[in-house]
Amino acid sequence: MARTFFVGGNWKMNGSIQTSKDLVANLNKAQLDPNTEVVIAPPALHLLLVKDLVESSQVKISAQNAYHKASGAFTGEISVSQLKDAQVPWVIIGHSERRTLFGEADSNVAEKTKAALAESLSVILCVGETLEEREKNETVSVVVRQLDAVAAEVNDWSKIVVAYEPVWAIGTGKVATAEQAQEVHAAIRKWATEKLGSQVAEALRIIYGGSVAAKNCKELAGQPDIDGFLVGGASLKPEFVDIINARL
Ligand SMILES: O=C(COP(=O)(O)O)NO
Repeated sequence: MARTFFVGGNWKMNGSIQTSKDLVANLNKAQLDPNTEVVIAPPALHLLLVKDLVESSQVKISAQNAYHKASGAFTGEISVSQLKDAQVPWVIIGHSERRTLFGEADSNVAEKTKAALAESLSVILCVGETLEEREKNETVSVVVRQLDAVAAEVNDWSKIVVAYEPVWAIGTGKVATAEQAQEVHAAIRKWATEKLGSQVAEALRIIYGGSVAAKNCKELAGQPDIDGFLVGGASLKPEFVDIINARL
């Protein structure tokens, strides 16, 4: 079964009301590969504005994070229930910046993923190793540990896209080579086959993130277990369209 190519744009904490409008305007007038599933994740403050401005049903929106409880005294947080109420269909969970800068542990990521799925949201689940862990040859064990934590709480993976994002490649311009990325994606596919079963593993989209750009996306997209991308910096530039069209 062919897996639908998936490209996410993680805008992170960037932009203004005007630049968000400009980015959507660029996407609205672009010729996008109809075989690519596109999800863009603006800052929370701009989510509903962007949602209203997106013209193509091919382009969906995502939150960059969410809290697992439905409501309560959690100042500053946005709940998975509020995302569902606002008809925001996707949420990124476990991004390395949430893990390293905001102290999200594997257990928090699992709890959030379970809660998001319970609200019928789709989840971009981020995993990936630090440079130190890679240099100690711990990459696969780290990624498996992160995935196992979610698998302990979640049975249905049909609405999860796994994003492998080596921390050392995020925002650095040091993109993983196609061979490096494929090696870890294949290990994730193997984990899924053993843990979730071959049918689920075959259907699971495993996307790569970490300095993806127009100049490197085609080689990466040609790898058998790379099903797309989660793009940071380049999603704020016109070249994001080239990445969406990487398989053309
Ligand atoms: O964090 C990333 C990748 O960021 P860059 O493309 O800027 O490396 N995606 O969620």
